[in-house]
Amino acid sequence: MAATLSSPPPPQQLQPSPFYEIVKGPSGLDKVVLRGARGCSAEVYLYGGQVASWKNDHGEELLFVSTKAIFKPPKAIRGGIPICFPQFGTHGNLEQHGFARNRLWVIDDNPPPLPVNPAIKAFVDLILKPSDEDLKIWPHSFEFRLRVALGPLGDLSLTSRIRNTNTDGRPFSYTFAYHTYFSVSDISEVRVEGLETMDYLDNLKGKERFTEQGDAIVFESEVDKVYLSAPSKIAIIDHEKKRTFVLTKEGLPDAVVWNPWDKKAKAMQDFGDGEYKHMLCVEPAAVEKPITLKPVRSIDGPSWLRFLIFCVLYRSTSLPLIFDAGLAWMLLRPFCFCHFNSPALCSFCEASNMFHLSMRMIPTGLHLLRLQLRGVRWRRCGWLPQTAKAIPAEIIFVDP
Ligand SMILES: O=P(O)(O)OC[C@H]1O[C@@H](O)[C@H](O)[C@@H](O)[C@@H]1O
Repeated sequence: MAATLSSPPPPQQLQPSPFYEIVKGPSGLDKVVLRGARGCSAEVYLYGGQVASWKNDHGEELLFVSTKAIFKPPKAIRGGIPICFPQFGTHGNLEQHGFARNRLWVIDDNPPPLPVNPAIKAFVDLILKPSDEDLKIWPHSFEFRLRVALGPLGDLSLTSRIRNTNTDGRPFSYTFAYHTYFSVSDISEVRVEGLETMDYLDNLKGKERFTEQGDAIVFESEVDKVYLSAPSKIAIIDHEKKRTFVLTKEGLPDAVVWNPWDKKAKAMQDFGDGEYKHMLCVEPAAVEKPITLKPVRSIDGPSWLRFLIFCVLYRSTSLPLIFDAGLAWMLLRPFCFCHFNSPALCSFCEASNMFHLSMRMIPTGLHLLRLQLRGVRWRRCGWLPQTAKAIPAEIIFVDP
């Protein structure tokens, strides 16, 4: 067997924390309530490790959750931010979107350190490990750590760190998505900017590859597209509610855009017939190229010793230092030091095993004439009223 067998987590003794409280949600499911500065809040279910609420300082809900959502296994909660792992959609042999979204996660009281903004006080760490049943359908041992945090300005961020804990040295591959459901006033009033001219796979046309037009994306019918190598910032502009969601992703190359529209909405048991008008999924993802993760091993005493002896012997042959460096690289290559602290590709385990998503809601209005974000420049401001465009002054919002 490739992976270490483990039993489902024992019922957790939930401890009170100064950063969050644990309350019961529908069907008695435990949820963690994070309270940020100025009255912002977020709710995370242990079932699925799923964020199901994100409210701004006016108490307005920013995520969509269906009124028909079923809060009972094996169904994933329809809305919020389901975690699709170890498979996105039907890109593999597992159930659609993998099993992480309908498993019970536990609170991780002792997570490995993660560089954080000291201003972030409200956060919770969850962890998912496979049960014996999971190992039968996906024979790989892993640890999936998720941190959900509320920033000082009410921004929501999710950081995922995945470790391959296979004991037999086998790597594994997976696809992934933060299946984020945004709440919007009316889908016909929404446009998505940042995905213009991108290549995409159209799930409604047998995953065929197309190139998006130069205009921002608007919605008039069902959409189910995987944008490839999408920029790290994407904006969802809701004209009617006068608000813009700015989504920043790291470590995840793709972005899925999904709205089921009327026919599919009617076919879904856990989704209201007209609810497609009030939601839009924009999902940071890794779909086209599965991520391969080697097992993480720490360097043990004997390995270090072997390495040192080898280096000394090698040096004694007086070969140039550059060869030593090459040798060190080859010897250390199987061991990963990355400790999941960087979304960048790790040169040892050759994978990015940390995915970060942060979302900010900023009000859009006449005062905001042009939005300039790092990495994405908004050349078009067609969404601004004519009068606003005529005002000569320019206020630029630069994301720090
Ligand atoms: O009904 P599910 O399993 O939650 O999936 C909803 C949708 O999720 C999207 O991410 C997929 O691109 C769609 O193809 C899918 O229909």
